[in-house]
Amino acid sequence: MNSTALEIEDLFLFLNGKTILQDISLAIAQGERLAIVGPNGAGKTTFLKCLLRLFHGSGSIKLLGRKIADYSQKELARTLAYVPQLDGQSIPFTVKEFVLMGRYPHLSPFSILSPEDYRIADWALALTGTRPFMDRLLDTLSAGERQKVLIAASLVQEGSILLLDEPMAFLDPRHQVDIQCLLDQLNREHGITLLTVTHDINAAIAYSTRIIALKEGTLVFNGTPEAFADNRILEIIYQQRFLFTHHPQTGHPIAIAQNQ
Ligand SMILES: Nc1ncnc2c1ncn2[C@@H]1O[C@H](COP(=O)(O)OP(=O)(O)OP(=O)(O)O)[C@@H](O)[C@H]1O
Repeated sequence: MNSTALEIEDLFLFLNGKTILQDISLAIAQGERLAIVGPNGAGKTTFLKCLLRLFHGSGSIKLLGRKIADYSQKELARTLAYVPQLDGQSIPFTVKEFVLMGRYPHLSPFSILSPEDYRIADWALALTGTRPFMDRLLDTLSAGERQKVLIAASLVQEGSILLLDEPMAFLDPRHQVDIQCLLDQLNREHGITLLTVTHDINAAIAYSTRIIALKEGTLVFNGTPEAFADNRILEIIYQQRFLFTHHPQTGHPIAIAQNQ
């Protein structure tokens, strides 16, 4: 399996008279694990939102060979699932209710949830370790617990492509490893394509098959994690030099920001 999941050509986006994304062309194969990095305000979240049709730029975006404009909203949600950044917004539902809502792209109008919908929700709750608190209100959960529920809700959409916006931001080290293992499993065993926005460049290096970097809305790097772990690249992206060592278990490069 190596056909194209997403093909983006000449993507430009202007908002309120400002250029947010410019001249982005990129193809992402099915099964890839793509990390999207770059400084604050570079356009990473906005890029994901263009793929989700929440913003409409110029240029062309094709999903599994078809223009995203030609997808119905439900078809799009059955293919692309999104785990947004945590924003502290109140969500007045229990975990189980919220995860079941993720099944909406599979329901027809006025249809009720089927045993299959409950089975899939239960699978996602178990996989993300959120089953023990499935009857709690989301508003009562810690940020890390809530993050895992957002991932569970995206999984029940059963999309083949998962977009994640800083999924580790509020997780302690143990839960970061748990979620990385879960994403690894989804990618290896279920062939799910992963696009992850992250500020953790070492996680990007360790867990991705490819990294892209945005800076001021422009694609400034598109290559392997090994090529990315280089001060000639990192200085362009972050205006910051790094020292390098290697992970003692995996041998992956580790970048440590150098004191100025
Ligand atoms: N609706 C909007 N109207 C105007 N400008 C916007 C809008 N949404 C985002 N922007 C601007 O677009 C730019 C890119 O924002 P975006 O959130 O995509 O950056 P990011 O790379 O995800 O940043 P961060 O790492 O800080 O989360 C920012 O300058 C932001 O202020």
